[in-house]
Amino acid sequence: MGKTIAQKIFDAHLRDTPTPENMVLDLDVVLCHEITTPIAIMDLMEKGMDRVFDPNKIKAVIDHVTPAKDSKTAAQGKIMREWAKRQNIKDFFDVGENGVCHALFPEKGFIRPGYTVIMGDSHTCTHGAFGAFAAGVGTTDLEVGILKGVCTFRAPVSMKVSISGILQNGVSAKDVILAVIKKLTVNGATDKVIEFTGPLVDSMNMSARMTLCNMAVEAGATSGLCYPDRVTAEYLWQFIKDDYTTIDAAVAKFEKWHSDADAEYASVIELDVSELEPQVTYGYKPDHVKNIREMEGTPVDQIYIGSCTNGRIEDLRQAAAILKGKRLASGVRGIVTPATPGIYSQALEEGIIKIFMDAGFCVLNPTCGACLGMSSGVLAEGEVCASTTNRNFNGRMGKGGMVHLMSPASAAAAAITGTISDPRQFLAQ
Ligand SMILES: CC(C)[C@H](C(=O)O)[C@@H](O)C(=O)O
Ligand code: SF4
Repeated sequence: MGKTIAQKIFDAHLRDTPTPENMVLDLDVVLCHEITTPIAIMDLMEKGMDRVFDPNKIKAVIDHVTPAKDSKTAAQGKIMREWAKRQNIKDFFDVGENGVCHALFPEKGFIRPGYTVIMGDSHTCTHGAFGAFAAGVGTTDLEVGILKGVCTFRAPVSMKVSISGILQNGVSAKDVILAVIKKLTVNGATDKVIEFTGPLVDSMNMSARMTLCNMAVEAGATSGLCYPDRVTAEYLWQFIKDDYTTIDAAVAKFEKWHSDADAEYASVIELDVSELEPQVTYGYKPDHVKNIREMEGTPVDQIYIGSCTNGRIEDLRQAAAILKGKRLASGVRGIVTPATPGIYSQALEEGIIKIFMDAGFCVLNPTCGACLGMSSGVLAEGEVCASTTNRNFNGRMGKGGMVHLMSPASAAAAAITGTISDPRQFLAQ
């Protein structure tokens, strides 16, 4: 029997004698942010174990609320800052250099095919786009990871989502993953690893693959994965060129991290997206998904473009292509948050920031901010937001607020009309 990519990564990182319920894996990187890590740091300090397994394998950022908005978030940042200094963690990103963890860490080249990655954050699955096994964990696992560089998982059970077809203009990876979650439901992949495969995924850039993997957890999955290939090698090339002589050599090595043809899956789902229309969520769960046409005309108060799902340069370009030369509908607020400083400067260089500003958008520094309703764009009771983020839970962006998840193109269309709108009307087909 062949093996899945997840099984291969587990095999390569296994410690001790495993049982299916108890697979102790060596970790390649432990990622940290200021919401969950300070709790682990304080606890380790209390136990007299204020150590890290390897400062070079810990990457840390202050990203959720930055710059700090109040004394509590300032204290969280301070704990991170002092810890990074004390533990000699060189890859620590503070105000001015910081951005949304799941966009920043890949951009810095920290995630490689075949890696094991944990973080105290549910969207850690994003990094699976590189062919890594990346999972969000709780405080106890994070502590053990920081201290010992290991994490215990159950033997991976994979499901395959094979996607084919060519996307219509105005339809993107976000629409695809919303359609997948609709099909799977929010529990459909519970405790499973989703492999995103098929010709459409092969043709996607890394940004789109990250959008897919980012929302794997919204179907309950432990992780989402894509096979590492030429696209992956080209994205990582500046970081890996000393390890491989040519891109071809890197691509050949990465094949080690592809599932075998006879690997076993809990289920296989085939999806042809040629006819897929722009998607939108309508309720408080990420599987409450409809064609955007069914929701057209629903008024919105705020547009939010950003987050680890859709705050990358490709996302901003898609929104800007629709916003160019247009203005926000009267009474509608627009907020755009490039996910990292690198994306922000690229967007400046390409004139994208100007397009947003001319349209009337407020451009914010890279941060999670409004995505989780902690700062920078919290909704008031009864307000509605067209958002490129990944969660529409009740109160997510502010108590009593309603969040409609959609693609950057759809969010841009809503910005212009002030209502949920099909972005294809603004694009040449
Ligand atoms: C704050 C953090 C623990 C949380 C998560 O785990 O996902 C956040 O990033 C979110 O998206 O709600
Ligand atoms: S952008 Fe949103 S979903 Fe992503 S890590 Fe930040 S709060 Fe979580």
